[in-house]
Amino acid sequence: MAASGSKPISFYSKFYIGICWVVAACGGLMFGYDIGISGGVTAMDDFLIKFFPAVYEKKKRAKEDNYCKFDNQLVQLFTSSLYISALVSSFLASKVCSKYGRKRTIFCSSIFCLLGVGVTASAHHLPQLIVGRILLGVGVGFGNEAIPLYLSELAPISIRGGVNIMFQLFVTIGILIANLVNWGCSHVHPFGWRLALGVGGFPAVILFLGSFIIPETPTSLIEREKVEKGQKTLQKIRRTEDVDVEFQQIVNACEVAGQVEGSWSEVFSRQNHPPLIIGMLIQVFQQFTGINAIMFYAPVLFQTVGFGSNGALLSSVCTGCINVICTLIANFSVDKFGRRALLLESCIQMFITQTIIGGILYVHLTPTVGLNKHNGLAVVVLVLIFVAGFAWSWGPLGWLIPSETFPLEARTVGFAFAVSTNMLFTFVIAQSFLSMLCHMRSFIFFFFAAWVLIMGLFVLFFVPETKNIPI
Ligand SMILES: OC[C@H]1O[C@](O)(CO)[C@@H](O)[C@@H]1O
Repeated sequence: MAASGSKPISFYSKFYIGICWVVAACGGLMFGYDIGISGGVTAMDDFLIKFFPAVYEKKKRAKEDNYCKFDNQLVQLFTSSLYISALVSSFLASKVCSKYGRKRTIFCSSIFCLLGVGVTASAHHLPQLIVGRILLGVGVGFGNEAIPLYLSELAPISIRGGVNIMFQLFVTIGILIANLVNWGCSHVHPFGWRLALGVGGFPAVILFLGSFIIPETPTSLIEREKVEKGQKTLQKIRRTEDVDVEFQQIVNACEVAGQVEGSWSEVFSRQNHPPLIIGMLIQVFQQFTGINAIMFYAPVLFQTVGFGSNGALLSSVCTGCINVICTLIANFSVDKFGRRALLLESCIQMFITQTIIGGILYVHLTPTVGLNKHNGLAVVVLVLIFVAGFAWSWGPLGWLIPSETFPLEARTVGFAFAVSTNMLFTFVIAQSFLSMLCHMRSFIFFFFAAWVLIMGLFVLFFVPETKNIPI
C-alpha cells in the first residue's frame, strides 16, 4: 500500500477523492440533518397542534411547570424511534455490506431515507410519522455502516485519517443546515414542518443517483472473490497499472480475515477485550456528555429557560455553527496534540460549563418563572462553550479511536459494535431527556457533569495514545 500510497496523487485519483467527498457529504448530511431536524420541528406550534395537541395545550398554559412543558413519551418517541431502528438495521447492514458490497448497501440506504422522508413529510397522523422515522432509521443504519467503510477503502492511504473525521464534519454540517431550515420554516404556516422534514430528501436523492456511478471498493470485490474485477477497479481508481503492492496487501488482508475463525468470535477473544471495552465505553461516554440533549432538544431547552420560539431556534443555529467550526479544528489538531490531550481538556471544559449551567438553573429557574434575559444569555453562551469542547474531541474521536484500536481481522465487526452502542445510547438520551429534565430539573446538568468526571478519569487511566502509531 505504501508504494502506491506514497506517490503523488494523480488528477484521476483526485476525481475519485472528489467522489469520496460527495458520498461522505451526503451520508453525513443525511444523518446530521435527521439529528438536527426533530427538535426544531417539535418546537413548532403547527406541528404540536397536529400530532401532540396535549403538549401544545400544556405549553400554552401560563402556569405550566417550566421544566415539564415538553415531557411526553410520544414526543420523545418521534425523535428516538429513528435510533432504535438504526441500531437494529446496522447489524443487518453489516451482513448486506459484506455479502453484496458497500455500493449496494449505500443504494439501500438512500432508498430507505427517501421513503422515510416521503412518509414523514406527508404524515397525517402520529403512527405514520413514527413509521417514517423508523424508515429513516433503517436508511441511517445502512448508511452509517457502509459509508465510513466505503470511504476508508476507496481513499488513497495518504488521506485516510482525514476522511474519517470528514464524515463527522458533514454530520455537524447536516445538523447546522437542519437548524437553519427549522428557523426558516418556523415562519411558514401551517406547513413549515412538512417543508423542514421534506428538505432531508435532497442528500438522499444525490446519494441515490450517485450510487449508480460510484465504483465498488476493491476490498469488497476481492472479499467477495471477484479478484480480477477488484484489481481492475484498483487500477482504474489509482489511474495506474502499478498497483501490485496495494493489491497484494488487500488480498492478504482478505485471506487473513477469511482464515480467522470468523470476525465475531475474534472480536470477543481475550486480546480484543481492551479495544472492545474502550470502543464501546467511549460511545456510552460520548452520549452521556449530554451532547444530544442539546443537539436534539436545544430549541426546546432554550424555550424551557424562557426564550420565545424564534429566539430558541436562532440560539440553536448558533450551537450548530460552533459545532461545525470546532469539528473542523479537531481535523487539524488531532494529530498535533494527540487524542488523550483533547479528550482530557474537553472533559474539564464540559465539566465546568455543565456545573455552572446547573447552578444558574438551580438558583434562577423556578417551575413558574423563566430566566431573565441576562441569565438566559449566560446559559446560551455556556452551552456554546460546552458544544465547542465536545466538537473538538469526543465527537470525532468517538469514531476515530475505535477505528484505530482493533486489529484488522476484528475491525469491521468491532466497529459495528461501537456504532450500535452509540445508536443505543443515542436512543436512550432521545427517549428520556425531556422526562429527566422534568423530574431532575437543574440536577440533570449535575448528572451529566458527574459522567464527564468519570469519563475524564477513564481516559486518564485507561485510554492509550494512538497518535502517530500505525494502525
Ligand atoms: O455533533 C454532534 C453529533 O455527533 C454525534 O456524537 C455523532 O458522532 C451525534 O450523536 C451527535 O448528535
